[in-house]
Amino acid sequence: MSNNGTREYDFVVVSNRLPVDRVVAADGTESWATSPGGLVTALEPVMRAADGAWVGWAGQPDLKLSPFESGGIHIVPVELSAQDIEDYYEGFSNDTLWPLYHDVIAPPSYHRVWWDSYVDVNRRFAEAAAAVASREGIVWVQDYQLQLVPRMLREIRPDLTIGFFNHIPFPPYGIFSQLPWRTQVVEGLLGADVIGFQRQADASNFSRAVRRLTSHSTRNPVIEVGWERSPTRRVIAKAFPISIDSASFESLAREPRIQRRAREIREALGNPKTVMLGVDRLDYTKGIGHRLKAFGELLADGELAVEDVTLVQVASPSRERVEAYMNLRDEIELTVGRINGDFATMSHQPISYHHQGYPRDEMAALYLAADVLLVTALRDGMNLVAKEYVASRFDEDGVLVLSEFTGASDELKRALLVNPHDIDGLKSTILRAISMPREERRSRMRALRKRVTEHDVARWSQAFIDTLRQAAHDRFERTAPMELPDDLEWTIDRRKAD
Ligand SMILES: O=P(O)(O)OC[C@H]1O[C@H](O[C@H]2O[C@H](CO)[C@@H](O)[C@H](O)[C@H]2O)[C@H](O)[C@@H](O)[C@@H]1O
Ligand SMILES: O=c1ccn([C@@H]2O[C@H](COP(=O)(O)OP(=O)(O)O)[C@@H](O)[C@H]2O)c(=O)[nH]1
Repeated sequence: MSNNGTREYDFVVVSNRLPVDRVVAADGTESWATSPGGLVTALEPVMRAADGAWVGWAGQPDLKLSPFESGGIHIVPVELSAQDIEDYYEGFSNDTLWPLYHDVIAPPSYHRVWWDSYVDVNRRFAEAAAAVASREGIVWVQDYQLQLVPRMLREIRPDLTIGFFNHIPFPPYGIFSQLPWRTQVVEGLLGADVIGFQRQADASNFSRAVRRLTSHSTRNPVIEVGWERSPTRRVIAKAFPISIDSASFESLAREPRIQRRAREIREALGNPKTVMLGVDRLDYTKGIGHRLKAFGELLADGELAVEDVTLVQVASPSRERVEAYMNLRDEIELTVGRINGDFATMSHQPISYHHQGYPRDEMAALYLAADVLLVTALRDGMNLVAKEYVASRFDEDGVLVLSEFTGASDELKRALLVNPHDIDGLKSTILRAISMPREERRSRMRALRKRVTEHDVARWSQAFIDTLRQAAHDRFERTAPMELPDDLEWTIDRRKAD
């Protein structure tokens, strides 16, 4: 308990989105439902076990909410106005950082008002976390929307141990250096004791940015940070590839009702010989267009027949007010319409397209129903869908076609790895997946399952938290106990942007 009577927590997670969505029923009653998405899926079991607090935004504008409990997690909402959402979330997070960090697949936009909003909102998240974290507690900040929070939080609460995990790639310096506020972002992240990345390549890209932009010394994975007002600190920057709750996906898939549903799905599709599946947020990073192009050409070439193969494409709605996402939706739906128009028969449709988000049960049934999962992302931090498919296939069947540009491809080496830009290569890999003999499918799936079962999300979070605790131990050993300052201010360095 703090002096003003609010409860304090030894373990606090901070992320842009809360792990719950507000649902308003027809009669006006409100409830909270667990929201879909990689980050939520990954952290929910960890939070339940730790009895921690989760600081984040409730996903809608101008919602004034008091902290509440949901599913065993203490929820601390941060309010965002419609303007904050436009500038900080849709603007700087999803129209500047997202494309910049994903190989500039779409052109990033740089606007100083978006940056100002990003600084302002990051400060509010840092203050909210500072208010609920207990003395010398742990705060774990998530993702690219909140890269300034570690340093802001350290300035308010130097007693805390702070972790940061970047769920998306960290770009090579040649790309990152475009960002007018690159130094502030790097210094913001360096407020953490441990900075986790999906892949070793991301950690190396970050260390290089530190070398190019600051005078801190780097000796992988350690960075020695010296700021004017804090003693020299050690920051660890390394890879912690995220995973899923593998056992729970497997046990879901083993339920007879899920297997029944998988059979129903195949029947509803007209029982084709092969069902292929794609599951993605409707995002330009996911390579949905490349996948459709390869599939359309295989139908046109006569290498696949519509009666034999159906592609089920789930494209769940995402960031629908950002222009690049609106354009992508038009483009994808035009392509799907064309392919279906060109190749459908009265009884068969080549693509079963769903612009919807499905619950976990339906996802597990889809995974079981699919002979082939197509993951053709042009760049993806990890791609949990690939791991969920593998975890669900307790029957040791199914073929995973996996883009080399996903974090998952560093671990899932016995998938059929593809370069989605190479349409001919993608086409031949799809054909190989469809005709793969049962024994090869079994041997590959067995190896993939070993990896996903042994390296699950509990192991991921444990590895990160252990490193964080070790960092805290080392820090307190190296320095005298710290006094909490009362006048520290985060200053915005606008000079480089102007
Ligand atoms: O919150 P949204 O804007 O609707 O976006 C959903 C989430 O997308 C991103 O997911 C990333 O994290 C996954 C788990 O680590 C990873 O597998 C995937 O490759 C990443 O793209 C984003 O990073 C989250 O913050 C969003 O909530
Ligand atoms: O209709 C859907 C589509 C996706 N997902 C979940 O959303 C997550 C997507 O994570 P991934 O890492 O593949 O990509 P992200 O969307 O986070 O970039 C996975 O857990 C999926 O099971 C879901 O629950 N329903």
